[in-house]
Order: sequence, then structure tokens, then C-alpha cells
Amino acid sequence: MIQTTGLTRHFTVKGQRARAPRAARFSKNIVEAVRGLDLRVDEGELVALLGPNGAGKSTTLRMLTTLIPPTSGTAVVAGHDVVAEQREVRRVIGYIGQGNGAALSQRGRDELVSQGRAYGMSVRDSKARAAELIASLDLAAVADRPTSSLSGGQKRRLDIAMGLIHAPRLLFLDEPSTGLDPQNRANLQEHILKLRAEHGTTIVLTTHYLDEADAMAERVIVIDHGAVIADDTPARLKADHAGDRITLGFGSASDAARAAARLGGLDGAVVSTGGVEVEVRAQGGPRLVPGILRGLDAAGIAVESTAVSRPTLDDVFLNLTGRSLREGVVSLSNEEVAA
Ligand SMILES: Nc1ncnc2c1ncn2[C@@H]1O[C@H](COP(=O)(O)OP(=O)(O)OP(=O)(O)O)[C@@H](O)[C@H]1O
Repeated sequence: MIQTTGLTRHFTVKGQRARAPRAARFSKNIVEAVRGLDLRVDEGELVALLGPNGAGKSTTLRMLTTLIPPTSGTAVVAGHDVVAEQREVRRVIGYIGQGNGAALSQRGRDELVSQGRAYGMSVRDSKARAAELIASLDLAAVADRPTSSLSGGQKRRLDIAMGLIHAPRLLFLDEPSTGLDPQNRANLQEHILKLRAEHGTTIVLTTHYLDEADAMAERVIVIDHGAVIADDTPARLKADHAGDRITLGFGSASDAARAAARLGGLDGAVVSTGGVEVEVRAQGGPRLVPGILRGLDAAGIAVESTAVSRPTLDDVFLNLTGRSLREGVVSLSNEEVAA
């Protein structure tokens, strides 16, 4: 359904050099937003592009939806080239960008019908499709109110209905749940999964919510600094790139330091200390704990508490990049990109 080869997008931004002579004060910086992306998404897949702010997720989506052309490389979407066959691509895709515009004084139902007409559907078909989407996205109670009076979650569901009016085979969602409270977020995720189950739509979404990617996507593509750094099912990413986390608590920092020194020899484990706690990262955490406790007991080091947690996608990102996605939020500065 999607195939990209070496997909690249640069932006030129003007930078100001205060100390330079007047004529040379404005320099041009190249931001390499997306660098040589080779991507394949098959029909019916639900794929999440996950990455920190500035990683290149939206730029990728904007190229795949023909909103901006690539600087180099190619992308074929539903059998059509995104540069040479823009109109054909647009006909078969739905795109819901960040903060789409359902904020007018029109009624939601009318907006949906207008959108259907804009896609060349008849009034009758547009009305029938609008009614179907209103029912399946749980908008019946609000569809006849001005859209400006809807809540954030209702507006976002209306955005999604707008993107689906022409029954696209492929739907792009750019951060569908950003700005929603946890309840509305869960509700929206449920609706997206239901639509997909009902219509078999291929869905590509971007998110920086780790739990969203984990819960919804059967495939997660981790993007950092404009390039793919991992691509697999959430379960395999966690198994391959992050171990379980065993946290041991001690009565004193010196006990913790002695324990860390002993545990350092554990095969394949990464050990770190923080005050009176020691954290061990290793595969098969629950099975390792009894042996760890026996070993420390034999060395006369008393363990006061033990906790084992399964890895998250954040652990995967941390392992791959040395940075946390939770902190997040790494914005790519022009200087960083240029370096
Ligand atoms: N129109 C533009 N002009 C200049 N730079 C841009 C433009 N659009 C994006 N960029 C830069 O390209 C890089 C990638 O941006 P992009 O919006 O694709 O990231 P993202 O992963 O979608 O981030 P977020 O999660 O914050 O939406 C960033 O450094 C951004 O500042």
C-alpha cells in the first residue's frame, strides 16, 4: 500500500548572525527533516510512527499525502507516485492532520456532507455516508449542533469522520489524540480500531504517546532525527531492545553499592545504582530474581524490597538512543541537524 525509497525532505530556514556584517547577516540553514526513508506498509496494516518532537513524523505524512514534495527519493501510495500522480493519491487516501479545522459554525452533519461533495460524491451518497459515520463514531447527539460548540474529543471524532467520508482505503492520522484527556483518548482509540475492523482500512498514524502506539499498532516504526531506527511489532521491539527492569531496595547506599558490584557480573544485565536502589535490566527478569536474592543473602547483603516491571516502548527508545521519549521532547535544533 505504501512503498518509499530513500524518501528525503530538507527545509531551508533563514538564520540570523548578529555579529556578521550587514550583508552576510542572514544565512541559510538546511534542516534535514526526513533522511532517506525506506518504508513499506502492506494493505490492512495499522502502523504507528513513533518518535520525539521534531523527529520527522509529520513531514513524512505530509509527503505521503502529497501536501509537500520530497527533496529526493520516491514514494508510491496505493499504486500511485506522490509527485507525478497527486490527484490519484488524494482520491484514495484520507488525511487528518494535527488540529484539523472542524471549528466552524456549520453543523457537523453539514460539514460532512460538504466534504463528501468536495470528493465528488452525490448529495444522496454524501448524506448516507455522513449518517453512517455519525452513528459509528458516536456523534449522533452532537451532529446537528454547530461544530464550534463541540468538546475536543467530539471535534476530533468529527475530524476523523471528515477524513473517512469518501471511504478511503488508506487513512493517515497525524497525532489523533494530542490534546485529549485520557478518557477521550481511550474512546477515540476504540473508535479507530472499530472502524478498521469494520472496513479493513489501512491506517498510518503518528504519535508520541507510547501507550497509544503499544495498544493500537501491530507495527511500530520508531523515527529519530529523520531516520527509522527500529521497525517491528511492539512485543518484538521490547523483547529485542529492552530487558525487564528489576528494582532492588537496600537499607543503605553502601549496601546498594556492594550489591551493584556483585550484580555487575550477571550475564547480559545492565546494572545501575541510585542511592539505596539498584536497577538491573535483563531478559527473563522474574526468573532471575530468586537467584539474585540467594546470591545477595549469601554475601550478607539484606534486600529490603524487590519489584519487577516489563519493558515499555520508552525503554526501547532509551536503549536505542540513550534518551527517553518521555522526557521527550528532544527538539531538533538547526545547529544539531547541521552538526
Ligand atoms: N516548514 C518547515 N520549515 C522549516 N523546518 C521545518 C518545517 N516543517 C518541519 N520542519 C522541521 O523539520 C523537523 C521535523 O519536523 P516534523 O514536524 O516532521 O517532526 P514531528 O516528528 O512530526 O514532530 P512533532 O511530534 O512535534 O509533530 C523539525 O526540526 C522541524 O522543525
